[in-house]
Amino acid sequence: MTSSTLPSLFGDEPEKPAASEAASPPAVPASAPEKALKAPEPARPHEPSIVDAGYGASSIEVLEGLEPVRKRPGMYIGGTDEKALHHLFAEVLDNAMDEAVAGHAKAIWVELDKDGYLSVRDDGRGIPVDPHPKYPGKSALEVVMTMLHSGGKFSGKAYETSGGLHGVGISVVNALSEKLEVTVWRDGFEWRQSFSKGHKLTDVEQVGPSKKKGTLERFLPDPEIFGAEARFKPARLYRMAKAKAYLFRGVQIFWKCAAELIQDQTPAEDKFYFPNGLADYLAERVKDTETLGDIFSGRVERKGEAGAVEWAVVWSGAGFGEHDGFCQSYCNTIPTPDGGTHEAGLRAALTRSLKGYAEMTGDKRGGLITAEDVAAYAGIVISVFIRNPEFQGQTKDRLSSSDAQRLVEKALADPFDHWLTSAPKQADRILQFIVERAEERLKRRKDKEVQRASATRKLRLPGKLSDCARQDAIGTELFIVEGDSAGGSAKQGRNRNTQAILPLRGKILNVASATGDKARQNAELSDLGLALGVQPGAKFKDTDLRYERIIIMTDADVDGAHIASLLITFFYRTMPGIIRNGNLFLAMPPLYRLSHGGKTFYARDDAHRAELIAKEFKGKKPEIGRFKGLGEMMASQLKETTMDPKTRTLARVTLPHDEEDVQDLVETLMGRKPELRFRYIQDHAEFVTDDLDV
Ligand SMILES: Nc1ncnc2c1ncn2[C@@H]1O[C@H](COP(=O)(O)OP(=O)(O)OP(=O)(O)O)[C@@H](O)[C@H]1O
Ligand SMILES: [Mg+2]
Ligand SMILES: [Mg+2]
Repeated sequence: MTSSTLPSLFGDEPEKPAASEAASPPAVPASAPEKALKAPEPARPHEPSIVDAGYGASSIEVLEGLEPVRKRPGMYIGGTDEKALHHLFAEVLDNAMDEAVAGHAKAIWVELDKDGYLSVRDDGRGIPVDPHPKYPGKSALEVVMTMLHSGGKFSGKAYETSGGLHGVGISVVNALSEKLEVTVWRDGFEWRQSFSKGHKLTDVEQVGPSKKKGTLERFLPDPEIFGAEARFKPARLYRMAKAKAYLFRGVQIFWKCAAELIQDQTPAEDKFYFPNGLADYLAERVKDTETLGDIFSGRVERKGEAGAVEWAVVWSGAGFGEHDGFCQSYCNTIPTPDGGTHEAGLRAALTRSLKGYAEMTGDKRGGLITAEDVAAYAGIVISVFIRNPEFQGQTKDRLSSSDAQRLVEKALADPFDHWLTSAPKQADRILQFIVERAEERLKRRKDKEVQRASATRKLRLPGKLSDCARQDAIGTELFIVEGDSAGGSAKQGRNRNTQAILPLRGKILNVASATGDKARQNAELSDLGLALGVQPGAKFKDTDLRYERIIIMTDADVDGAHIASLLITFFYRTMPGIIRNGNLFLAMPPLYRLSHGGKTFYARDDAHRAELIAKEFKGKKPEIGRFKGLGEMMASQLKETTMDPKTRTLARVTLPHDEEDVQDLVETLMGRKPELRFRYIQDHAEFVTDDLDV
């Protein structure tokens, strides 16, 4: 049983399911009993549920024979849509192919009749018709057609490498067909048996003597399952049949279709025979592509044991249409769209040989090449035939047999070495191209690393950034703190989740005081920009900003004001967008601590102190302490007075509307008189008491 309907040999997408069946979940087969599929009416509260009452041993059903297939077709063919419908063809065709790959069939005939019946015939051994030893009164043919998990591919005796695995394929097709007739030519006779919806209509009958051999299945999919409008699509069947022929060069597939069913370019009759197998396919596929050399193709059979590998590989500097590269892989003619061990083996072999070739020709850069570089611009088709393939999961989409990797790697090694050395010009061109891809990849990785490092830049910043945990800018704050000791208190007093701390050394800032250009040149200050995530000048983008607020937190004294003004100037000169957008703030640490009789208040400045004494202490004489700097405050004090959004005061830095006033501002800030700057900040700060976020 294979679940992948569409061989991707032609690189086309599965057709869209017909509108009537496109609905998901898949349409409920009309034959399924209503009660099993409808949700029970919700029971009213406190009333015993009818459903519960009826749920006993007798509710547990065991589906027998082919019933489960008709009841849950999705489990066997992936749905009831057009893809699932065509999967019926894949099952029957796979069985015929298995017979061909086993060396017993040379030809397969596919025919779609105008009444919608699809026939697949092969000239293989014919399904055995003699009585089955385990099921008296039943022929092997009947067993195979009506019982799940019956087949000749479990032991590897009748078939060495088969696409069939589970012994369900043909029985599923039978279950889902309104009518199915099998004809077997075998042992000098023609035999026939017919079925409907999985039930036999007749016993196996001997029709008459015949010298032919092989099997013919002629069936009509059941409209009860697939819908009254469901029809096989000639173009799709044609593609599937053709794709199979490429995969096994020992088979001829004859195609025939009732002309009245064809609405496109699909021929009514055709013959598929590709003596060069995959090489033919790849040549057809890349006929309009400029390639870097010839197709490297071959076929190797494992000596002594069952197993074979066939491949075709070509490189193109410009890629293949939509894709830079592609890889189509098959195991026992079953497509494996998710790749697996056979693909890995092929990539490993190609890579090793290319590296070896580079070494031999003295190109040291060969060491850079990885399998990804080799495959990135390659068109690859690979097909393996192995015994007992293991697939990952139910779907046969990915091959996991480690055996396949070894087989492929070994098979390709010598042929590829030879191919490279026998046409050195071509080999050099391919190697050169792949080496360039490797160098590009390394460069991209380096760029990325630099980007990542500059995003945090913990160690290279002036001082040390303690970032906040939240990745998103929204609700986050960066405190730019004067000095390491203040930085320490701030780190303890912060909310780790949303508040980041960047201590700066005053000395660095002084360097910036001369001119804006110098500031920009100052490597450490531009590091600050990198910590913020933004770039200075024209490249500034406010969406890059890593924090919602940037808060300058300096001592509440003249020096602190100086540093703050330098920083404001720096931002104004290099990234004014931060100020314009209102992202820049000044923290307002207190200058005084006033306490009396268990009450404590903090005052920003002298005026504030006087105000508090009058208002809060009503003429009493509170104890007054003066903070010499932020670093002197205990972390909890710093948090309460300056950092905690619930209790702090922030001043937003704004720009005057007038351009001239802006010049004044800059002059004031940059001027030689520190008092002026301090005053300016005091005057122009827009106080924000916020308990917005966090
Ligand atoms: N065209 C054929 N010629 C000879 N034997 C066949 C043919 N088709 C089916 N059989 C026999 O019938 C068995 C059952 O086929 P079926 O498709 O149900 O299962 P399978 O091919 O073994 O596994 P899978 O479920 O993976 O397809 C096969 O194993 C094979 O022995
Ligand atoms: Mg099968
Ligand atoms: Mg079966």
